[in-house]
Amino acid sequence: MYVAHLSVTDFRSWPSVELPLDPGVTALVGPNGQGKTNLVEAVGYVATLGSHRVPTDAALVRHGTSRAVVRTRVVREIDPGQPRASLLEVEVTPGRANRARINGGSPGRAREVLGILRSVLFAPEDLALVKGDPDGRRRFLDELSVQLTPRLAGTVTDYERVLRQRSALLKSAAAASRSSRAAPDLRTLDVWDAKLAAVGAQLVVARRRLVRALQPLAAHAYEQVSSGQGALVLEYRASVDAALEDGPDGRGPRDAAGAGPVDDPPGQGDDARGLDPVLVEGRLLEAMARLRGKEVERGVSLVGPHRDDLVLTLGGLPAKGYASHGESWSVALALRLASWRLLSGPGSVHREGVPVPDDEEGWVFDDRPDGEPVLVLDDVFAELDARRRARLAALVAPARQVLITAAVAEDVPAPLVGARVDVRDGTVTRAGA
Ligand SMILES: Nc1ncnc2c1ncn2[C@@H]1O[C@H](COP(=O)(O)OP(=O)(O)OP(=O)(O)O)[C@@H](O)[C@H]1O
Repeated sequence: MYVAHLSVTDFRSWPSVELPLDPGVTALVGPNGQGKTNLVEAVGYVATLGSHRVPTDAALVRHGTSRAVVRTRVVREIDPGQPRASLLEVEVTPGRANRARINGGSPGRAREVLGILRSVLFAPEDLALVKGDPDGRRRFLDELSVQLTPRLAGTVTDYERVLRQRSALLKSAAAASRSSRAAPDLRTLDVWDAKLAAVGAQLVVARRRLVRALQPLAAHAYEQVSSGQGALVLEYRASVDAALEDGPDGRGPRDAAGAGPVDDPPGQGDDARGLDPVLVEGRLLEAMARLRGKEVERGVSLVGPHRDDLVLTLGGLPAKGYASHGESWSVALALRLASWRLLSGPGSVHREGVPVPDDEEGWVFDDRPDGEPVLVLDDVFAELDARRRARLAALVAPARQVLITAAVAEDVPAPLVGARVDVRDGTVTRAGA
């Protein structure tokens, strides 16, 4: 698929702009601060309903205005030679529910656009995937899961809501016990435990399946960009496993029903228990029951997908804290390349030679053979050394559509020379136009 037209109104620094685009490579070139990233951020927003730079929408709306609109015309060739265009329009109004319109229809929930335009964006901020806190890695997994299975967007929001409510209840219980005020009725907590376990289990399983599928693609991509210095391993580390690691009697892990120690160690993303939502739900309930006293004392939810992490190791050592700056870049890049290849679908040429677990049921590849996401490389070439630049350029040159931002044209490596758009002084001009 590719974006044939981008149009924004009051998005970031842009009062209004119209940008026609072609498949293949387009470089947006212009001095710092001219709004190049703002344009590719708009493309990413329509794909994911999120920004790679800010966690909330307020900064996306042009200063002094109250509503931004992003429109994209997305072309997909579902049957060879028969392109089909979809017009997607998303209205961003901070403090209110965002709205979306598809093909000029009546406005609906923003979530309805998810899954139509797919994009994978690689930017300097991605270094935080390796060096930063677990929440960035969790967001990475959830955003990718939602692109594969758009209905998970509802699961993610439900989970956040349940967690907020449950944590508020725990907090007031903790405050009451400290001030010897009347404690809230903890029977309500049972209800929230059940909700958190049910929704949380869906998230944990979705993330584990994703990590399992990403592993071979990420390891392969890492080898390609780094010339094979140590293997990259991804492991989903669930807080529920850590919570149940020691049975109350110290005899080791117990099964979901609390029936006693089991043989296989927890934390293995691949075991049947980790991928079965019913079993994960049971384990979450058991962990919450076990941690009840601590949770009430501290006033926080100690177990669930909000406490999980994606652990990245390189040659057996955790990438966070051990990997060099260049290695960390390569790991971040490998994660994005792997995402792009995974979203491209099982039949994609970009996946050739890399076996992915045969477990993609329920993931949406309905737009094959043209499901390849738009690849966005925001300001990355200036950050990479010459060798990594050349490797990355060779890997992405055959992509259906690549949007690149760069301060100077010389930063864009030769294999990626394509269309060029100059961005400066509030205007966009196609070079040669
Ligand atoms: N909500 C907003 N309202 C108005 N202006 C904004 C808003 N958000 C960002 N800007 C402005 O947009 C500009 C930054 O745009 P952007 O990040 O796209 O630049 P860029 O061309 O990619 O630059 P660089 O090459 O330095 O990465 C800044 O001048 C900033 O003040």
